Amino acid sequence: MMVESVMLSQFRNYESLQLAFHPGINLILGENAQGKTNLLEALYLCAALRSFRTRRDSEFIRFGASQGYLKMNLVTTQGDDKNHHQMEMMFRPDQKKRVKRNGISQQRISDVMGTFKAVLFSPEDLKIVKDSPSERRQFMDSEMVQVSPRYYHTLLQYQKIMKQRNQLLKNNNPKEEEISIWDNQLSEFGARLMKQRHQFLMEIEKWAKEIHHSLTGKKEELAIHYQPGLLLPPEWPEKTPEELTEIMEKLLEKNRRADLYRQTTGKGPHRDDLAFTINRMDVRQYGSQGQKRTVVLSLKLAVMEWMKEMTGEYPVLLLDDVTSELDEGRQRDLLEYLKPVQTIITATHTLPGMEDPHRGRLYFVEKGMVKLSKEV
Ligand SMILES: Nc1ncnc2c1ncn2[C@@H]1O[C@H](COP(=O)(O)OP(=O)(O)OP(=O)(O)O)[C@@H](O)[C@H]1O
Repeated sequence: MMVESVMLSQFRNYESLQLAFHPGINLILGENAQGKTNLLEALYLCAALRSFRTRRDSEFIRFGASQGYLKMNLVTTQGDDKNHHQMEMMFRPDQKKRVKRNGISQQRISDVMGTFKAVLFSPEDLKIVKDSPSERRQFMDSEMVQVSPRYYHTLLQYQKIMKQRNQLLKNNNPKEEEISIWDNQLSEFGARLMKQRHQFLMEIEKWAKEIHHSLTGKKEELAIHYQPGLLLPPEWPEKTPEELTEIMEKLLEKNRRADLYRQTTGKGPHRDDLAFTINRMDVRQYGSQGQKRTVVLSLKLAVMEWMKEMTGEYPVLLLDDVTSELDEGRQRDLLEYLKPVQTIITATHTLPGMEDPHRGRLYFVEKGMVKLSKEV
């Protein structure tokens, strides 16, 4: 997968920008607050259909402008076939963003999801290890929805049903039969969600272990532990979705009194969490800043490998201001590792190895204007 070009008009601090990308490393250099992250945000929007910084689409519109616009041309490769696609987004104040794919307006996000696939690693991602379980669920969801429309559908259904169940719990004296109808549906989608998350984590753990091992000079053994948001028997991963549905339904019934009291659904995959261990030590609790950062980098690179396995091609990698945290040796190793992947990196300083003219291209950003350096 490759981004060929992007065009921005009245997007964040860009009045107008037209930029072509190199298939290798694209290093975007600039001082603070010049527009480096804004550019990555535009690219990421085309993959996740939402920003990693805000939920309000109106923030994308340049101050003082009446609307914002972005267009991306990308190419996907399947065997010997290359396919060109175009994504467009229009932003107006107080309106939902309008999305077009290949010139055709798209009503449903699920129809465009997955056209462009990208993995982003930004300093904010440290939250995955440091902050609350919702960050870790968000990590699973945002990576999985890009590749699996089935997962996206399951997640939306689960959230919808839970909202309705919670609504009912808030009523005065809701009928038991009514609650059990929602329990049945919630369990069906909850079981699917847990199965799919478990599968995803097993697959990325395989890659993350290997990557983390090599990033730490073979000193650290990383493991990922899925912690479902309800108490399941240890052998639950071997259960069929139907058996798991039954188990979850029984647990919901057992918790009904507490749910009625709290007027909300207390247990289920909406409470899932993940634990990361290094040599059996819980990184969330005891890991150093550097260890946490390396865990997230290993996770993100693992997701990239997982997407390659699932779809047959690498996603585009977006690295926002994270290379300066690595020493020169690690920066070199990382660029070497990323050879087959189109990568767009923002940084304040150049990276070692970028002297190689086949490696990529250097750009300079200043006040929302991008100057292209000679091919480096
Ligand atoms: N809607 C908007 N209209 C105009 N300017 C905006 C808008 N949103 C953000 N900005 C401006 O964009 C700039 C920040 O750009 P960005 O976050 O891309 O910085 P950066 O180059 O990544 O800097 P750093 O290295 O500090 O992370 C700020 O000056 C901010 O005021």
